[in-house]
Formats: sequence, structure tokens, C-alpha cells
Amino acid sequence: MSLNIKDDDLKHGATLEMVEDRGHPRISAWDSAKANPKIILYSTCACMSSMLWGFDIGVSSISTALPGFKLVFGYEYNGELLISANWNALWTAMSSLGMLLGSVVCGWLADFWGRRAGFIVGSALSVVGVGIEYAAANAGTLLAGKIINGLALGFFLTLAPLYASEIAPMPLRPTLTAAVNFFINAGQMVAIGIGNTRFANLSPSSYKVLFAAQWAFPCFVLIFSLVMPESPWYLCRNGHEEAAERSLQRLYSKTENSDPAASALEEIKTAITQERVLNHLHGSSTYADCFKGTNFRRTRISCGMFVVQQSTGIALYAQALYFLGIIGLPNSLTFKLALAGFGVAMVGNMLSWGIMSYVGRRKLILIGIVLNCLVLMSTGIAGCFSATAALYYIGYTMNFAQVVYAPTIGAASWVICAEVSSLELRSRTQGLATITNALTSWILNFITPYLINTDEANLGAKAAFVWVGLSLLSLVWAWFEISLRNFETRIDEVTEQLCAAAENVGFFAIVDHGIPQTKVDAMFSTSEAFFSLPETAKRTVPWNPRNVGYECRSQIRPSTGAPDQKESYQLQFGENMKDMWISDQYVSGFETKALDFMHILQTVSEKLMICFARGLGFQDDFFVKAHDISKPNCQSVLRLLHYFETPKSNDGKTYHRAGAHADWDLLTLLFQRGDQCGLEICPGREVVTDWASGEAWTKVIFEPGSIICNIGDLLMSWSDDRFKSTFHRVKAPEEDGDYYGERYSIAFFNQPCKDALIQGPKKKYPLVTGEQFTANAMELQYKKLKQTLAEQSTDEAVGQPETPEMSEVLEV
Ligand SMILES: O=C(O)CCC(=O)C(=O)O
Ligand SMILES: [Fe+2]
Repeated sequence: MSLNIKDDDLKHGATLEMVEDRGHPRISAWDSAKANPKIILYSTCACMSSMLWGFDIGVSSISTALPGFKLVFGYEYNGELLISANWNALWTAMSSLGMLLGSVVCGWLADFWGRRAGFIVGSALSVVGVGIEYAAANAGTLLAGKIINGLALGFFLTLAPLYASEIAPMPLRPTLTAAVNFFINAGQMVAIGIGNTRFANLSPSSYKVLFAAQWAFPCFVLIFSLVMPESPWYLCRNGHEEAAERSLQRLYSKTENSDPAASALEEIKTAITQERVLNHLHGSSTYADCFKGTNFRRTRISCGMFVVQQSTGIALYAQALYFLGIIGLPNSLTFKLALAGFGVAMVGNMLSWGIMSYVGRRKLILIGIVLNCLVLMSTGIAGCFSATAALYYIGYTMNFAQVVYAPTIGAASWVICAEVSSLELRSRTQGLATITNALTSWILNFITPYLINTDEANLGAKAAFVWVGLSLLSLVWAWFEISLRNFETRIDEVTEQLCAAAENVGFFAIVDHGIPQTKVDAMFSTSEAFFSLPETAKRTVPWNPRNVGYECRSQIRPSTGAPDQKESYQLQFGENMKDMWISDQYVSGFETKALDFMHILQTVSEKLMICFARGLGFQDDFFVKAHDISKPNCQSVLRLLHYFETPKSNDGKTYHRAGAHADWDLLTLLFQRGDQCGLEICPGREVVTDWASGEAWTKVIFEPGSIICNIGDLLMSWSDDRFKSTFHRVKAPEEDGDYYGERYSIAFFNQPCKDALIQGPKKKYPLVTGEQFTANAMELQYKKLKQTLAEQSTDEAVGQPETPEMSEVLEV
């Protein structure tokens, strides 16, 4: 499995974005789209249910502008037909209230009876609600219809992103989730398109046609719900694994070489098991948990996204038609503008699918807020003038604000909301976000008519200043709250993947970790410069039992009894390095270069440590504190390795490069140069003290740019043997396909500070300090070595250890 860790250059400092790819080879969204047409079809259909919301907003806004509607529901004021601000506010607001209730009910219902049942109930509610709206002859009945249809909207807006994110493979997830916003715009556009043709008609049929057209959506969703595959996540969570498998088979196409449905099922099962372990460790996963610790931050971000949506003008834009009519623009123009505006918005949405791969979500949101704020400000300023040019300007900005809104805030906020929630609390966080969406749109939609109506505050376009203020507040909030370090926001998802890898294999690769390849290459060059020095120079910093310094062909592994065919130079951060840095006269700037690289590796390690701490139920900074490199007694090690070329001649001897061993640190980060392969692993270890006996070695395929990571004995014991410290070796080249040439590698061993206290949550092993753990590990190696040497009375080692005392304790 591999994890992507991306650098998301933020003002907050170096941050990491981790995106798990669920063990698949990393494929682009486009390749994934080509391979999964059925998933695209089903999730598009699900997202189309959100069109009803856009259509509803459009219809509400148009109908209030239609003369036919005003004749039935309006009253006369200063010789003009107006809709009372009270009713206007009630209709829009109560529809939002319905939506709020709908999303709460839907959350429970979809978890009990499934996503399909949710869609069916939502459609049924919508059919009834729309029917009442259609038949309504007075404002009160219309209100009832809008509330019931609002309930359905709550269902659809919760289910569409949930279902899309549950069936979409990772590369497609952002695009398919962002599609919700695309269809909301599409709904508005269709409503305006139909409404545009209804102006000349003064009879009730002018607006009734619009209401009736809404039936198309629940009918479509109803048909869709009958044919859609149920969410495999829902099925698995409820113990219906066979049904989940059938569902996945309908979503994925089997090929000759692969069965993506079967692997998807395995991944879902693993994730659910992990989720349960996490739930078990963290106690529970209730609504209350959404307001605790880091989850509270996730909840704030998810919900805040919708407050930002509303605060940056959506409520004002939604009233554009009615509002522009009030300030005196001809209806024919406002409709055309609205249509064009939504067309542009949809293109903007599509653009966002591409933009999101290049621009971080946080940047997109911040840019969106600033641009929107400028548009709103200019609209407000134009509202201070009565010239026709100002009127037209307002007309254009109100509609074309979508150009900046749609590809930024519009699209990114849905994706953030889906991504930010932790796996264990996903449906609850999503539910809370939909509730906030409904609540904010309810409040703002309630207020807006009062601000703009001529019989109320009569602010006209100056009302935009209210949103300028709200946008500025949003900007401050987003700046500080949403640091879209995906590492931060998706840490549980990453934790889940890391823990699965740690439990099963003990080895995993991380990619897109933010370390530039040039830095890695430079460190390899520095290492090569060191190893090219004459032996006398290298011997100026000889290895010592504090686990620092240079050694050559002296490390005898207990598993082989023979010294590794390599030389290595071990470096630390703290007091142990006194007089152990190779002098500048031999390799210029060695110490600075090495320390710079070590600090970078420490940063990456700390991110992984946070995940492991969380996975084990410790405080986030538990391991970070225990491996504090600013302490003089820290013991973490950077090891530069150089394996000698192996002769191809078959002289009957085995030239071990690095004999089978397990690392005894917390976590190792390993770099390999180019295609200098040879690393192999032997998973399957049950307890800390067992030694490898398995013969099945698996080659580790190195992906350029990645870092191979492995769990060491320290983390295995700290996790009460839950995480596996796997045996590995650098194979003795002996058959075709093996790499015989000289080989360079770099390993970073995260070792505990001497005073760190080490004990797992279940206290399986006695409490020891970092110093004792190190000493024990060395002692263990020493005993094994002595046994091995006693058994092998004759010296079978290839080459003589140059300093035997040293090799006896040199272990890592
Ligand atoms: O060089 C390698 O690829 C592995 C090195 C290693 O496992 C070690 O030094 O502990
Ligand atoms: Fe190792």
C-alpha cells in the first residue's frame, strides 16, 4: 500500500497533505473515469437529485417575479404589485427549515434502512410537497407544500454527496462530490429557462407549470432508486457482505487480470474493522463526539463551509431575479442574464474539477472569498448611484458573480465537507453540515427580502454591503480555521490506512511526502563523497556503542552469523555526536547537510507518529514528545549505507548484504538510490522476541520518489504487538535478476529519548525507559550473537570483522 503525502505550501508553515490511495497503483482521475463508467453514471444520477434544490431556488425566485403569481399571492403597494416580505421570507425560510429536519431524519433513516430507502422516502415527500405547491390557492397552503418539499431537499442534499463519495474510487471522489454543486446550478438554470417563457402569461398556469416541472426530479430519483446498487459501505457496516459484493460487482467491471470489486470489498471491510477498532479505542461515535477534540475542528470546518457559502452572497444572488426587477431592470434582460450566469457557473464548476488537482482547497476558498467580496463591494457601490449604467452593472455582477463563486467556493466547499469528516463520524458530520446549510440559508433567506424590499429597508443593491461584511468575517474564519492540510483534516483516514499496513505487513511506502528529490539526491551525493574517502579518513569517526560513527564489514547479524557486506556511517542529533562528525577538510559542509536532511526526515516522521499515536489511543503528540530531537539525550539515527559490489563468481559462499533482521526503533524511513534493488521482507511475526524462521521473502518494489517505511520493535512492543516489526534483509545477490553492483541506501531510525517511558496501552510488556529499551535491544542482539557464534565453531563469516567488540553490539 502507499500513502501520498503532499506538500500544500501554506502560510502556516510546512504542512503535509496525506491522501490514501487504498492500495491501488496511483492512477489519475481521468484513467479512473475511463475504467469506471458505471460508477460515474450512478453517482451522477445520485447528484442529479440535488438539482431539485437548485430548481426549487430558481422556481421560488422566478415565481415571485411572475405577474401571474403576484396576482394570486401579492398585494398592491404604491400602484405596484408586491409580494409581502413576510410571506416571501416565510416561504424561503420554511423550505430551509424543512430541509434541516429532512437531513436529520435522513441521517438516521439512511443508516438504518439504507441509502436506497432514503432516496425513496425523499422522492415520495417531494411528490406530495410539489403536489401541494401546485394546488395551492393561498399563501398558507403554498407554505405547507414548500415545507414538505424542503424535507425532501434535506434528504437529497445529504444523500447525494454521501452516496457519491461512498461508491466513488479515490481518484474520482473530489470530482464526483463537487458535481453536487454543478447540478444545483443546472437546476437553477433549468428553472430560469422555463420561467423565462412564462412572463407574458398572466394566469396561474404561468407559475403552476414551474411547480409541476419539479415533479420530474422526484420521479427520476424514484426510478433511479429502484435500479441503483445499494451503498457497499452501508451493506458492509450492517453485516450484509454478500449483498455488498453484489453491489460492488454492479459498480466495477471485472477484467482478465483484476477483480476490482473484490479488492474494493476487502478495503471496505478493512476500513470498517479499523473504524470499529478506533471507535472502541475512542469510546464511541455519537453526535457528541463531533464536538470533541480534533473532531470538533472537523465539524466546525464542515459546517463552516456552508456558512461561508451563504455569507459570500449565495442568498443575495438567489434573489437576483426578484431584486433586479425591484431596482428597475427589465425582466427580459434579467432572465437572459440569469440564464447566462448559470451557464457560466456550470462551466466554472467543471473547471473546478481540474483546478482542484493543482490548487489546494484552502487556497481556492480564500481566493473565492476575496474575489466575491470585491464583486459584492462593487455591487454595493453601484447601488449608491441611480444612473442606468449603475443598474446594468448591478444586473451583470449579480449574475456573473458565479464566474468567481462557482469554481472556487461553490465547488470546493462540498469537497472539503466530504473530505474533512473522519471516517468514523462521516455520516454524522455530513448531517450536521447539511443542518448548518439549512439553518444559515434559512436565516439569510429570511433577512434578505427585508433588506431589499421597497416596502421594508429598501436598501436595493446597497444590501450587498451586508454580504461584504459577512465575507470579511468568513475570510478571517477561513484563514485561521481551514488550514486544509489534508494531513490534519484527513488524519483519521490516513491513520486507518497506516494502522492497517502496520498491523498486516509492517512495511509501507509513502509518496508525495513533500521532500524534494533534489534534497534526497544531494544527501546521496554527500554520502558517496564520504564513502569515497580513504579508509584512514573514515576511521577518524569510528563507530562506538552510543550507536554513532563509521563501521565497515563489522556488523554480524544474529540471523546469518556473518558480517554484512557493507560500510555505514551513523549520525545523531544530540550529545552522542560530539567529535563524531567527519571533518570539513574531508567532506565540506557534511554536518550541516546531514543535519538539514535529518530535520526534514524528522518532520515527516512526526506526521506518521501522530497517526500511530492516534491509532493506538494515545494523545496525538505522545510519540513526538518521546522522540524530541531538541533534547540532548535523543537517540534517533541517520544511517548512510554503502553495500560493496558482490562478485558474480560462484565460490559457494553467501555474501550477505544486510542479513535478516528487524529494526529496533519506532519507525524507519528508508531511501534507495535508483534501481539498486535488493530489499526483501518476510512478514508474519507474532511477538517481539521471536526471530525470523519463515523462508518466504517478498521483494520490495521501490517506486522512485517514495520513502519505504517500516515499523520497528519499539513500536511493536509499544503497541502490545499490534503493529508488526517485520524481518527484512538486503538480499545476497546470487541469481539472475539480482543486483550485484554497489548499492547506496539511507535509513532514518526514530529512536526514543533516553528518558522516554515505554509501555503499551495494554501493558503487555513492563515499563522501560528509552535508555533501557536501547540497552535491552543491544543485549538481545549480543546474546543471540554469542549463541550463533558458539554453534558455528568454525568461522564461516565472509571477511573478518575488523573490530569484534564493536560488531557484537552493533545492531540496527
Ligand atoms: O539498505 C537497505 O535497503 C536496508 C537497510 C536496513 O534494513 C537497515 O540498515 O536496517
Ligand atoms: Fe533494517
